[in-house]
Amino acid sequence: MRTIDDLDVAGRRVLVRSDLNVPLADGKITDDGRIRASVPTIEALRDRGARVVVCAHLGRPKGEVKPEFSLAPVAARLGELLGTDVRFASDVVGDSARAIAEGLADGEVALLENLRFEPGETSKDDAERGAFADRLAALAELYVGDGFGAVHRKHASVYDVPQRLPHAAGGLIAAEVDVLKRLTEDVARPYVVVLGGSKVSDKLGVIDNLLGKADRILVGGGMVFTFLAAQGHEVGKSLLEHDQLDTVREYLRRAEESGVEIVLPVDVVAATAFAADAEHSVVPAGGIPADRLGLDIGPASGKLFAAKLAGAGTVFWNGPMGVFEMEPYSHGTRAVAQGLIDSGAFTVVGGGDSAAAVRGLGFDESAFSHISTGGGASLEYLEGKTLPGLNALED
Ligand SMILES: Nc1ncnc2c1ncn2[C@@H]1O[C@H](COP(=O)(O)OP(=O)(O)O)[C@@H](O)[C@H]1O
Ligand SMILES: O=C(OP(=O)(O)O)[C@H](O)COP(=O)(O)O
Repeated sequence: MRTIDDLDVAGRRVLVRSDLNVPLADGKITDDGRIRASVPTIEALRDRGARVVVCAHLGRPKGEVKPEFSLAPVAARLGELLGTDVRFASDVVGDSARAIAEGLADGEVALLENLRFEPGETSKDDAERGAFADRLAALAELYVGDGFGAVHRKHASVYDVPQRLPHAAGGLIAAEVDVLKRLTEDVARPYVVVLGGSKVSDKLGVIDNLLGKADRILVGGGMVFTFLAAQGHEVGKSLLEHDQLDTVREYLRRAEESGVEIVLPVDVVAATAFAADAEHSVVPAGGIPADRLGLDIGPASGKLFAAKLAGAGTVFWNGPMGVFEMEPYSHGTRAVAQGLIDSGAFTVVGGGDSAAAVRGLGFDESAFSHISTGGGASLEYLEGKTLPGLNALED
């Protein structure tokens, strides 16, 4: 992959695809880790006289303009971190974006509005995506891919634009790939993978591949209820992927056959509603009341997971164990974070929310070997899949 050192950027407009998908609460950024991680590449380009047009997504607005998904607060924070004004375009490829991109002076920075306000960005139709990519590419002369957290998405800004402009990988992508490569080459064993979070349909599939790689898989977060249901347990109103039940039964069968240990929680914090002040209690994992939903792994599970992490050689963790954003459901995530630290293993934490959880719960980032900005992206990289956003940069 070419790096930005291979591009002659001075005086030229460079479109940088960053991952600025940060958590927000009441319009305020609650963790700016991904913005911070994007700064060095933008700064390096500015230093070399580039006119930097940053593009990124926030959440999943599904091709519609939804003000609550605006990148405006991110533009302000990026400006603070860069110590310069970031010009914010009120559209993605419209009049505002064009005028701002064309008006940039050397070393200046602009941020486009949320790419996912445009249906072409995420379209599965090559022609629709391509037409949007043409308009995005027209804003710049060069392209730098730096949004590691989104490289597993075959989206216009990730996959199609680099096919239209001279391109290079930014420093963040290079650094992430460097560390993750280590987990595909010589993994110190036992290799333990911890999975949780809420993007269950996206991430259940990685278990298929992990069964051939990991020694032990700990399952928590929203992912766990499809496992419990597959074992015949009541999961109440918890997150559940009905159409994946057979697949999960198959995973459990194959795990047993191949000697891979799948560890499920033994207790769960079950609440009457998805709210911090909802009535909640610890119940056995096999007995979630029908009118409740599981929002965290329970204390016994926290201890169990920590014990299963002890003595590991390598740990990869993606997805919080519970709704850590609400204090009553944060304890499982805390226990697992501490378990990683105490394990003495080579530890990688991946994912926007997982990284935010680690920082938000007060852990020192340096206690982990690597904190990756990508959850799904890291998982798919570790599976050995071809990632569209990396593939496009290699050409
Ligand atoms: N039991 C659960 N039910 C609903 N949501 C959950 C549960 N456990 C964790 N979550 C949510 O999962 C989200 C993070 O999931 P995900 O995006 O997959 O992780 P990451 O960003 O680290 O890859 C968090 O916002 C958290 O509140
Ligand atoms: O938050 C992200 O991924 P992650 O939650 O797997 O870390 C990326 O910004 C990708 O977002 P997406 O999963 O909506 O495509």
